[in-house]
Amino acid sequence: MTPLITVKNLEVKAGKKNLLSLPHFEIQDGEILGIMGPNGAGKSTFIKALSLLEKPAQGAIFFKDQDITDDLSLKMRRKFAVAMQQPLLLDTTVFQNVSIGLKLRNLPRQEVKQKVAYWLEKFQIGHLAKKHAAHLSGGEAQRVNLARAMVLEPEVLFLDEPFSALDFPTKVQLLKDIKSIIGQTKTTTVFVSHDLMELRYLAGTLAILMDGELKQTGPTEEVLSFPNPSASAFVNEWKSILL
Ligand SMILES: Nc1ncnc2c1ncn2[C@@H]1O[C@H](COP(=O)(O)OP(=O)(O)OP(=O)(O)O)[C@@H](O)[C@H]1O
Repeated sequence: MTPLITVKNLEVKAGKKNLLSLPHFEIQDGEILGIMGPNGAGKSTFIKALSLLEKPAQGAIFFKDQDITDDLSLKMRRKFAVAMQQPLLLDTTVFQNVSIGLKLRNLPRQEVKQKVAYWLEKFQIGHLAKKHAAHLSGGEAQRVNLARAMVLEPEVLFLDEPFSALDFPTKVQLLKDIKSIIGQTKTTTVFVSHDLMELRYLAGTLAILMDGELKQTGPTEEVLSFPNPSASAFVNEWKSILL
């Protein structure tokens, strides 16, 4: 089957510095891919490049069979939704924050209302619809952020450390909810995290990114049990604390 995303000879640079090098990489439809690596490894760059937010210096990104590397069309960008660690919410209500993307797509008012109500309930924040974003807790704000991404029904959901700023109980509850939601929608997801606990819980596939290169990719438990020589020091450090 054709992968949902194929990356070929991709290089992202800042000046002469190589931030990311991906000779060949595939993401399958419905896959939940975790990306783990040390600070500065290129994880955010990976998300920005694959979601077309950052233009590569060279190489190509395919969506199914279509080369989308230079596709700046809204049609293509709208296949992807990105949620970052810090939810950059608009200075308005929760409802408005979650509805804005649909309004920009010119959906009929009634449909916007229905979809937003559905996703607020899914993320258990229906009761916060009229609350101002500035008055939300960190966990509530991240739920709004995720509802705002999922309401767009993306083909690929990119999550850049969405849980890292949350306290443990809040994180655990949100992890359970997002796992159940992604399980239902079967949304292909790329999930960057520093936290092996989160990655083991969510990601079926784990990629270890270091120095802008993927050192190992495979089923999560396999990568953790049998890290290859270039990934083992990093993986084993984590395992020594957690497993
Ligand atoms: N625009 C830029 N210009 C120069 N260097 C950059 C630029 N953007 C990122 N970098 C550098 O590229 C490297 C990768 O950055 P990136 O943010 O992708 O790493 P990361 O793995 O997400 O890090 P962290 O875990 O700390 O968030 C870092 O060394 C960073 O300083």
